[in-house]
Amino acid sequence: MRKKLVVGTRGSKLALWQANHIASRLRAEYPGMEVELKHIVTTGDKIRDVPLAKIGGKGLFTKELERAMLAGDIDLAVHSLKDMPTELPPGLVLAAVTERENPLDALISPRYGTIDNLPHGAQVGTSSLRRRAQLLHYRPDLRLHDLRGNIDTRLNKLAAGELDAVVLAVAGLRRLGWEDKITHQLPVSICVPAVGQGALALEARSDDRQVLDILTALNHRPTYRAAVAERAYLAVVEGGCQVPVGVYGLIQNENLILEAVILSPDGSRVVRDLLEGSAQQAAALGERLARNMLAAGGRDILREGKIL
Ligand SMILES: NCc1[nH]cc(CCC(=O)O)c1CC(=O)O
Repeated sequence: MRKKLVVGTRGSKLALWQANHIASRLRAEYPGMEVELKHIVTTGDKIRDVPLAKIGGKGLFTKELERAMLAGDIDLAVHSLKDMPTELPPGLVLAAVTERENPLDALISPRYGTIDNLPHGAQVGTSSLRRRAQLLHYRPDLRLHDLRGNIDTRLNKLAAGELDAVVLAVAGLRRLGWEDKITHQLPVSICVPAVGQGALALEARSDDRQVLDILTALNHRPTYRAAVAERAYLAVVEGGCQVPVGVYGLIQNENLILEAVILSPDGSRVVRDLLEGSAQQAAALGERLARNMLAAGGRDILREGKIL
């Protein structure tokens, strides 16, 4: 057993909450082991004023952590699973996925409450193309605004009255203690979550047997399998977290229900589909659903959005 583990994390409040959560779970599982956090600044943290979709590139929030891991400065990295690219650099693996909490997106609108209650032309803030496209598909009259910065900054813009509503992940709000601000949890029928939303990913070196063994204690098998299906889907569709694609896998015993949506950025065109099968074939199911949807118009939609 290792005497000490160094956990790499970004310095944002959410990232620190997540890394501390993992560190305390590791300390509880392995009482004799010292667990230390190390903060690492990523490109995504440095560039704060540009819409994420414009910066482009995958792994904005993970690259520097991965470099530190390969250099041996840290033993594992904690990420929001949804921020993790589907392709990892050689030498690194997705060692474990924690139990997913609420995967949904949340509307926060102190004045209007629900999405149906927002007035015509209401001003809504969100950072993701996926949310923007789905909100516009459901309510084409809404005015969407790009909203960057950490969760507190985004909530402040709402409080300042610049916006009528913001949309954020339930999971992140919960972790930071803002759950009571949520006025409407958007069902999957309105807003399909991002790949991996609500789960934490533990990344480690593929040749570090000891660390991989240690991390299996934190792995939640159903969530891991759902993640495999969702990530296989996204790998075929070739999107990072910044394409208008939502995919959500629900595991019940040995059964997997995988649901996904591909939209044009303005939400006017949409392909939506669902597959059910054995959880043991999670990756194959994800790939099949992706190929079906690309053939059913998804490819044209993505090409038109100049994303393929
Ligand atoms: N892209 C930022 C990000 N990465 C993970 C979360 C929240 C936790 C999660 O979705 O698992 C958030 C904030 C948000 O989307 O509201």
